[in-house]
Amino acid sequence: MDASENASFRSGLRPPQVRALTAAPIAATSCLQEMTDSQHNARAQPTGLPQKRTHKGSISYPDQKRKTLAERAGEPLKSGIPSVGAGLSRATSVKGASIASLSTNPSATASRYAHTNNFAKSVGPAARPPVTGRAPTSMGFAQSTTTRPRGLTRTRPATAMANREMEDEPGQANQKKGMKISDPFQQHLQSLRSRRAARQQPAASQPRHPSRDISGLSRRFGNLSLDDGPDKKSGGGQVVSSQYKQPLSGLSQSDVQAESITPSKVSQKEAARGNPLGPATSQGPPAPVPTTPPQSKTFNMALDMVNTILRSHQKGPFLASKSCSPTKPSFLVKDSNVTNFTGWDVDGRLNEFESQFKVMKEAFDVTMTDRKALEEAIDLAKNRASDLEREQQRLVDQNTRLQSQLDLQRQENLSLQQEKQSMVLEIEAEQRRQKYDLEDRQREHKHKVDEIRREFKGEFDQLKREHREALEAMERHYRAELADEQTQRSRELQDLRSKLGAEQQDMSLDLLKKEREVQEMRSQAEALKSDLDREQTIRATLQQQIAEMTTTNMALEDRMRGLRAKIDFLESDSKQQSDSFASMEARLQEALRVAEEARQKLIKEETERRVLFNKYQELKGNIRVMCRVRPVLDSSEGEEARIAFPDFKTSSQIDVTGPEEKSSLGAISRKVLPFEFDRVFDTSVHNEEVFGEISQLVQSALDGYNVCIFCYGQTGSGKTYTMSSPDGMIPRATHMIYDTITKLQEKSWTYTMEGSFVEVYNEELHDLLTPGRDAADGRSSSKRLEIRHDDARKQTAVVNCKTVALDSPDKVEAMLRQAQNNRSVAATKANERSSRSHSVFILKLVGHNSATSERCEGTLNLVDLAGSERLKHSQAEGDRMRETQNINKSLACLGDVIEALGRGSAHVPYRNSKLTHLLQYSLGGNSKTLMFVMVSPLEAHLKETITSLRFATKVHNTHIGTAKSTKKLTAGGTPESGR
Ligand SMILES: Nc1ncnc2c1ncn2[C@@H]1O[C@H](COP(=O)(O)OP(=O)(O)OP(=O)(O)O)[C@@H](O)[C@H]1O
Repeated sequence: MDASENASFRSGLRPPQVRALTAAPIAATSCLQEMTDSQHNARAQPTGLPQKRTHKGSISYPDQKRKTLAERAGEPLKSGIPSVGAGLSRATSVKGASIASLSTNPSATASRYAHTNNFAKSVGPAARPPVTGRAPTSMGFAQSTTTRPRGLTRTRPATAMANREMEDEPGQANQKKGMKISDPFQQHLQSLRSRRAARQQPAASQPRHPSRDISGLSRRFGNLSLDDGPDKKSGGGQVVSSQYKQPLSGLSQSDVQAESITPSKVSQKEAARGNPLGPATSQGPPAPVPTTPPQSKTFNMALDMVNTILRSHQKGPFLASKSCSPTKPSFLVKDSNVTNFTGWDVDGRLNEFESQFKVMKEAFDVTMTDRKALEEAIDLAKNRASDLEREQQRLVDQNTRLQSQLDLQRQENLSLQQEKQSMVLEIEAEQRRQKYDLEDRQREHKHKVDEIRREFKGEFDQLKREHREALEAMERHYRAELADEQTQRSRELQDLRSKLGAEQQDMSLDLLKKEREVQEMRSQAEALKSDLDREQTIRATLQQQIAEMTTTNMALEDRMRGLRAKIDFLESDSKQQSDSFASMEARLQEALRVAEEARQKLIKEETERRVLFNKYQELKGNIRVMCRVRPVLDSSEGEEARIAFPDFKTSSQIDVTGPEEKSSLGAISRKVLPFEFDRVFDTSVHNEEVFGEISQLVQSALDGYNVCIFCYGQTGSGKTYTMSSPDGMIPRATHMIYDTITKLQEKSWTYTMEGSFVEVYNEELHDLLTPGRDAADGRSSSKRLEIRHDDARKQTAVVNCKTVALDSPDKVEAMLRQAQNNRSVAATKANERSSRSHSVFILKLVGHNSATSERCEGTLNLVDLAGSERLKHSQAEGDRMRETQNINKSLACLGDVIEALGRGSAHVPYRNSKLTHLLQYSLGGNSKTLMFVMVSPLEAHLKETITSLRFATKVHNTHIGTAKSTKKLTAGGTPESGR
């Protein structure tokens, strides 16, 4: 500590420069890390500048050992001035390498050193060249282009020694800790003045923080190069803008210098760097202003006083001229011989200094308060620094640990690579070995394959030769066998031919025999017919005799009455009357005996009639086919087909002219197709005549036979008309049955008659007599009908089907009406009202003869089959197509059943359709069957007509076995079967 510093402490004054460091903690806090880095860098790379320099007796720099911020923060604050110096140094080094770089700029530094050193050496302090703006006296301001223009530096009093030192050490003046300042009081005054001047400047519209000034200037200095051109000439290296030229009164030259740096350049560069602390025109938000202790009124007053004193000093002989004249100023030194020198008013000056001291003491108190705050901030920073150092230590440890791990991994990796290398070598060696091995094996294998191939080739040739020889041997053998076989076959063929010839002869003989038998049977039939005629004649004779006898009997009875009257008359005349009475009694008995004999004969003849009638039916055939052609109803129906009935005598033939056929030569012709049936009814025949032909079958039903009469033919051919019209077969049959039953009562026969009406629709049975049919499809909603067969009685029953007792003709008609209403009739394209189901009228007849105790049970089935149109022709779709398919299927099944019966097959496929299943006991066996094939007269239906006629022909050519009656004796009589 030099003498001036000691003096200031002796007087109790603390240098006011501490106040300029108000923002130092903030700068230090915000830049701790950078400072640490800077310290490391400083340690690692010491600058080329001398760290320790001793100047001419005034300032001695201790050895600089850089300390951490924590160390520095922990140091006791010995005095304000070194702290300020240290703070500035740190701030300068932290805030910018710019200052450091500026100070270490080789060219600038060298030039400046050269300039100052040379100047100091050659001229000395008294002979320094005039510097523009530099205080000409020892109270003037030190000026350095490398030191900061504002803050402490500009407040340092520019004594002659100080100025010399500053010029000698331009870059290190603010960086060295423990720098000695000769007049802290003057320095502080200067600081206050500069602040005030800064506040009064209109451009400084916003308060500027010292740290901000420092940082801003650091950046500015880092980016600016001093223009040593024209200004150097005029101002000795000072950059002075005309815009910023101001009188030097109240302003230090450093202020002027700082502000004289071209603002446009600064603002441009700072804008380019995005510096938020740029010029006042910056758009960014204002930087936070650190807390600055407010200046008291007394402080301001003291400042004003100091200014006044200074102004008065400027007027004095020690003040340099206001103008920047290069004229050398006058200095009062020991050997000077200055004239017109006026001595100082010491008392007045002392008083002034006392008052100034008081003011400064107050300012010092304020500054102490600030210091405390700063110390607290330093403590905080210290803690933070220690934390950071701990963190750094931890990171270093971690880094060391990771480094060791990395080394381990590297070693491991190295060992693995070595291992891999060795393995690769091994693998390569192994691969080579395998390759040689493989090549050996391939060679070996190739040899083997060649060998095997040679062996197999030899074997193959051998086998081929053997096989060829075997084939030749076999061929020879089979040829010989074939020749033998051919010889044998030709012999067998010869034998067969001879056998066949013999069989043909036998068969022709048999045929002749059969023909003879047929002839005999025909003659028998003729005989029987004659017998029948005879019997019928006898019967007529007998009936006539009976009638005569009845007449005789009546005459006898009349005579008896007369005789009895005579007896009564003659009783009186006793003897004569008695004789007359006896003879009359005898004659009466004789008449009664003759009458009984006649009745017995009549019954016997009825039985014989039935036998003969059945035989006659059998001779006619148990299945008979009749054809009926309906008339053309209207000319609108279309063209009439060419149908002829050539045999007028027998009415058993029909000739249909077929459709046009084109020969291979292109000639169109039409064939005439002849068909022969048991009876053919032409268009003129009525239902009455038709029924005359079938009445014998109805009689057979009464005689106890199962009879089936069905109508077959295409839609609209007249089936329903024939079967169910009001004068059709069903009403006529029932009427005939009633008539016959009534007549048979004379012959002791009583009959019960039951009727039911069912239909087969889509292969399902429906009851046509049950009301309550579904509106939707017209089908019965009643219970399902089931077919049950009684094999013993050869009868069929339909379970759940309604059966009506037909005890009067009215009931029959009502039943037919109901059935007709319920009959499923649907529209098709082939016929407007077409029956789409098979309807079956079932009439059960049970007779009992009280005289002979005979019982018979017969069934009459009258079937109206559905139309047999072809699918293609009907153009049916959907449900209609299904109906047609089912109809055609059931008709085909009917044909199959008839064919099987004709062949005498053991199995008859009754169950293939519902219809044949229902009619099982009415088709073949114990039954008589009549089929009406109905024919439409229209040309449009010709194909269907021919199809129907062919089917009917097939049925007609079928011979079904003998029918058997179910007549039995019920009361102890012997059953009569096979009659
Ligand atoms: N012999 C006939 N004499 C006069 N008219 C007849 C004769 N046969 C049929 N018809 C008439 O021809 C028309 C068709 O006859 P019908 O309804 O009986 O034919 P279908 O074969 O029963 O038809 P589907 O199979 O559609 O029931 C009816 O108008 C009927 O009156």
